[in-house]
Amino acid sequence: MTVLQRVKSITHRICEQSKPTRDVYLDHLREAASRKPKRSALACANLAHGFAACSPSDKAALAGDVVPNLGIITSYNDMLSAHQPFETYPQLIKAAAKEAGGVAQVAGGVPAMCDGVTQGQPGMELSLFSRDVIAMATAIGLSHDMFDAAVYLGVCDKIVPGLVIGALTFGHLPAVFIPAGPMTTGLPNDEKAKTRQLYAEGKVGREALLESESKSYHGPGTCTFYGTANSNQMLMEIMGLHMPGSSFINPGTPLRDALTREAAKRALAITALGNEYTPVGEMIDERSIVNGVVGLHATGGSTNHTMHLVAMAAAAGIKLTWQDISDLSDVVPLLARVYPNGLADVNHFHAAGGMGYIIRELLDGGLLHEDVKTVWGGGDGLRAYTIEPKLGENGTVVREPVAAESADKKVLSTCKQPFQVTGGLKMLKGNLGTAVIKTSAVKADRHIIEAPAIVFDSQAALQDAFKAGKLDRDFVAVVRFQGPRANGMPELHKLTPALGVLQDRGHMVALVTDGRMSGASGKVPAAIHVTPEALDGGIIGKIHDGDVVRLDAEIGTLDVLEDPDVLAARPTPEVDINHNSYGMGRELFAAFRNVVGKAENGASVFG
Ligand SMILES: O=C(O)C(=O)C[C@H](O)[C@H](O)COP(=O)(O)O
Ligand code: SF4
Repeated sequence: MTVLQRVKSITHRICEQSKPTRDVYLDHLREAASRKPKRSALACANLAHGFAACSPSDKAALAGDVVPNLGIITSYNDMLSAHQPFETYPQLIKAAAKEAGGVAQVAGGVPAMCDGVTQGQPGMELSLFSRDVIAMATAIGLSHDMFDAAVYLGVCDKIVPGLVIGALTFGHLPAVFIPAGPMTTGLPNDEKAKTRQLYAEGKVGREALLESESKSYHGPGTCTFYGTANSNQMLMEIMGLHMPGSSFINPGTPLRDALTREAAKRALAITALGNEYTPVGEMIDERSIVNGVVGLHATGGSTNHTMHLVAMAAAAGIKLTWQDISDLSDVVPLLARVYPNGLADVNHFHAAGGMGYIIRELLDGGLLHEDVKTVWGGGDGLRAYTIEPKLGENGTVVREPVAAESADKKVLSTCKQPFQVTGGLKMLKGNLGTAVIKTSAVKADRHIIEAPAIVFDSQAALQDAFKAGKLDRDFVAVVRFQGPRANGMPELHKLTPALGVLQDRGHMVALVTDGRMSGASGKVPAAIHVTPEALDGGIIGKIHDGDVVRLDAEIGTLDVLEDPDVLAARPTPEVDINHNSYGMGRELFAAFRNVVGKAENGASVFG
């Protein structure tokens, strides 16, 4: 079977397993698409409220049934360097809409949490739940039913997935995603990581650490490592939700603004009022989802997307499983080396050929569905994205075919000579249940770890043990009661410096947890998202200090090598997790912790 046949076979399987839910979803979408313009279903009083604060010309336009109205869902705030540039986007979008003969209104804002600010802090326990809050907030904005299309302003970790879930819930509306772009390159990410390890060893002080961090994170735009935020940009591009070439253009540049204006105009061109109606819920189908998974593997994207993609697909009635993701990993090569999978950052990635190169290489390698619908339209499907965007005259965007060769073969490779013959993510199975590991960032001699367990009920306990010098040995750190129901499944990325120091000292170390890691986590082998979680009675909760745990990322297994009957007979320990239920707003998320689904089903609160 060729790789294309394999990809098509997996896609067919996804279509089959999705059919019942996808058919219902599409029926609901077509029912919702009944009126055009959408506001014509509103009564006069509703409509008057909807345009009361508009300019006289916009009021006149919206009073009629001809002019399309564009809803803006924005996640602007000053907390995320990646979202700060969105402050000025609504004005840019409204002006572009006017030029295109339409109207644009901010339909609503959504919250956006910075995982960098909350990493290792109590706030991180709200992070995963914030994805579904963002989807709900998106629905609140669009529920005014004033809009014929929407543009979604978002970049970071949980925000884009939440916006996609919201957009697909309003699948009858065309959707264009508008990014803000990466910050310019500062202190290289590997130098930042080295200073963190020196700090963890007490070899440098807080002043040196803060100076290093501030040189790395130094301005507006997305952090430059290839974590979840930049994986989001890759997904929006390869799933056809961005204008071609949008992902990695720096903020505050004329080309960035040109792409934003162009996105607003394109959204207005694909409403039901025109002749290119492109409802996002029909545009995003099983092939688009598979294209997203292929892109994730080929670029070594974030482990968080093993949950977010499952949740996003479900919002369109599509059932994506970890088995599908794992099977695609077996046929998709790793084509990019961007930190933590290498030394380059996303600016280097873009300069080497970026998304246009990746999409072209994967299309030519028979690994992507080419004949998919995109917001760009036209008959070229995804081939239209094998371009490089440039600034044209009068603030327009021109697109040139992407260069034939990678401009930096240490950053972007080919399907014929990939960095790794399989994808960056691997599913693990065994008597601990199922888990995920990011192999693209782990050296080959660390893909198999078998060592005694040391069990922790919090990341702080592990950090304390490290500081007390108790961890200088080969061991598997088992950090449990970090699952969605226990405490919202935080990222445990703060453990990376300590575990990295131990690994650099030559110890064979690994992490096993029912929690998450950051997409920026890297070199230490980590089996994460272990399902079932400890609070659900999972075996991870029954591991004792000294039990031998074996993680094998080569064959995809995760086991505790103890007598199964002994393990099964062990009671789930009584661990006091009450401290997770209050403080920093956690009081407000008890309902989420009670209803949230399993990690392998996307850890969603929507059932
Ligand atoms: O990619 C993801 O999933 C992330 O969550 C990345 C977070 O934003 C990191 O926490 C920020 O990186 P650090 O500065 O190393 O903490
Ligand atoms: S990439 Fe992560 S750390 Fe950077 S702004 Fe986004 S959420 Fe914050």
